[in-house]
Amino acid sequence: MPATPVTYTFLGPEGTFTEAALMQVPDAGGATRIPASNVNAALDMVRDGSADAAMVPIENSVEGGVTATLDAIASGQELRITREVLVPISFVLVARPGVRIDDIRRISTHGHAWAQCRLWVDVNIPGAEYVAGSSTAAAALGLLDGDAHYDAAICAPIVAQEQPGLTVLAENIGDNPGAVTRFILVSRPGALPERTGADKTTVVVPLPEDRPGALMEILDQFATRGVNLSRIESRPTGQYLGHYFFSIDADGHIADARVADALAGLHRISPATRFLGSYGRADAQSSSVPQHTSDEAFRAAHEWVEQILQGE
Ligand SMILES: O=C(O)C(=O)Cc1ccccc1
Repeated sequence: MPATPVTYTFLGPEGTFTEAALMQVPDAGGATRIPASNVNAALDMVRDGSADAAMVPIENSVEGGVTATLDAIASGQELRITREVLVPISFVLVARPGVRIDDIRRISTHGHAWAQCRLWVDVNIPGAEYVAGSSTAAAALGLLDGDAHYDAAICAPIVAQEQPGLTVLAENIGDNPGAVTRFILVSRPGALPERTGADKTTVVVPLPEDRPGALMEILDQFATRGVNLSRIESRPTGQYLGHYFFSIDADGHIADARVADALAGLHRISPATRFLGSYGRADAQSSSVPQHTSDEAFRAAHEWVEQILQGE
């Protein structure tokens, strides 16, 4: 039976780094791809069924978490991360033909791109003002509108290559040449990706209130089971001042006994804990598992308790 065609959405328009991430998904090239104007719109298309999966940015090696994504997947109808993709990032400065660097007063781009080019801008275009853009490509294409209220944009090299109306004024303007952004592919809940042996699990844990040591207890669930964390960020829930959740990436798959046991512990401490997915690591690097937290050690321990309960 032929596989059902998949419709993807992504933070658009065409030419974003997010589109480059989507194109790393094996079947995306031949699939229907619908650009969304922001992360929330992309995730809502998955929630309402108009797309099967959304590619969105989640974390950058220079600027940290993409808060719009962390917040949007932490609440609302549940979603699952099924894949992660890493994209090396390089930025160019573009403007309409005839504009020189000395003419530039206002620059638009995505907030994460601005944060990664700030030092270059300070040195080369001192005093330039930032105009927030919904994505790098949206900022660049906006220059082609007659009424753009900025003079230049920071975007991926591919946007300028494909738009004769834009010229590149400077290349490789990122402050950190090794910058990498991590993107996630998000679907509605369904069968989990198979365990690969080099996996990651993402959870959202609301911090229980008025409970001294709650964060320590949460971290302890991972530590005592030998589960390494690769990202932990606190975000305000937005409900009222001082109410936070933690967004956490842990090494391993929920099918690994130590991860399942840690997640069960989180659920006891914070029952509104949300499982966001177990999926293969983009770098395929497996982490070492201490013998006493291996699946076999958990199996033997449960069997031992069971035998005692059976009166053996
Ligand atoms: O705006 C884009 O092109 C995106 O895909 C978001 C983004 C912005 C800056 C760095 C990485 C991803």
